[in-house]
Amino acid sequence: MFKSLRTLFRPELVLTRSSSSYVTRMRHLMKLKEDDGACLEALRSGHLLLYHWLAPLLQKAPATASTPGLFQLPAINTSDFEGVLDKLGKSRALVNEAVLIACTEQHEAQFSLDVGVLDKSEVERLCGGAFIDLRKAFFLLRGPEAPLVARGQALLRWHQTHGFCSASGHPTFRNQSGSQRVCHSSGQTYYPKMAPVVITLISDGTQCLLGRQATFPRGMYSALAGFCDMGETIEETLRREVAEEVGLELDSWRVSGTQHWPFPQSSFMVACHATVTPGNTQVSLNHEELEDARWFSLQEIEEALRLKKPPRNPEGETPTLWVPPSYAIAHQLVQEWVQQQRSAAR
Ligand SMILES: NC(=O)c1ccc[n+]([C@@H]2O[C@H](COP(=O)([O-])OP(=O)(O)OC[C@H]3O[C@@H](n4cnc5c(N)ncnc54)[C@H](O)[C@@H]3O)[C@@H](O)[C@H]2O)c1
Ligand SMILES: [Mg+2]
Repeated sequence: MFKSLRTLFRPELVLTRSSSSYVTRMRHLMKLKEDDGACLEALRSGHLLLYHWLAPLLQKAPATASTPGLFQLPAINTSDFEGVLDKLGKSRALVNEAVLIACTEQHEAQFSLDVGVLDKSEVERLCGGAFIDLRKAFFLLRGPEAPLVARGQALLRWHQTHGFCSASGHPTFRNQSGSQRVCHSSGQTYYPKMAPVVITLISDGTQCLLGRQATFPRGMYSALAGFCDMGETIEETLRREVAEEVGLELDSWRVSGTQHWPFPQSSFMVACHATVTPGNTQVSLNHEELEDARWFSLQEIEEALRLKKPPRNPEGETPTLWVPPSYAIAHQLVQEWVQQQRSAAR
């Protein structure tokens, strides 16, 4: 069993430490991104996050009274994993396919590696843990591990889907860190991309509007989201998406935060709170985009937030409302709205 990454990587501490330690760490990371030799050397003494066809390896965290049933990311030293490869009779060269995702405060580099070519259960047995679908993993991890595992998966996915140049059709080649791919025929350099998405929680002052797509799990509702069209500003996307999906004209809006989201192919989420006037709440649903959109009371939202994991919601029974996991920025918007409602009521 390997020790938890949580003991090695605690970015929240960065905020309380001197900025110089942050600057040194970022400069170190920058060098590893750009210098193949330095990156390869860092890989030898670094840690690996393992994925099997993009599902991350998780292990059970020691249970505490307040956090039963949580999982953590095992921190696997490169050399230990080479030992695992030896036991499986596989080439150690697989380790060189790891991509750089972060480094600890002790400047130990962290990489993600997809071991889909290996037998899943054998790796689970030898490394201690289970490969779990990323959407499920978001309900099981807490703190900085969720964004780290998302970043690792997103970068692996980008490499898996950008093996060829869209100009020449020839293969592209990655640098050691995985921060870019180059086509030697066209000379084109490709960098990992995120698609900008605006997500918004609309309030009429006492209720908030949530919607669901037909593909969502039963009972799950989320804030309204939409991809930016080419050339649009955040405000233009926000107004257009709300008009398209639920036929409402917004009264006001403000940006609340941002987040990288690894689905469907890496989105850059810009989260907003928006309002409509109380007389302008009649939803006109675009059924091509959403299966349902409804106004929810504070009490309904508070009950949904109390659920720590998705309810069972069997077919044929009225589903219980639940919202995306705490890491999702939709969840944060909903929580902020509840806080606003509570402080407005005081
Ligand atoms: N992190 C969160 O809290 C959270 C919550 C809700 C949605 N999301 C994400 O927001 C994303 C966008 O929401 P949506 O599905 O309602 O968007 P949307 O309303 O723009 O509709 C999706 C459709 O837009 C089109 N589209 C345009 N540009 C696209 C692009 N770059 N990539 C993929 N499709 C594109 C496709 O036809 C797609 O079917 C979703 O993929 C979802 O993963 C995140
Ligand atoms: Mg949408």
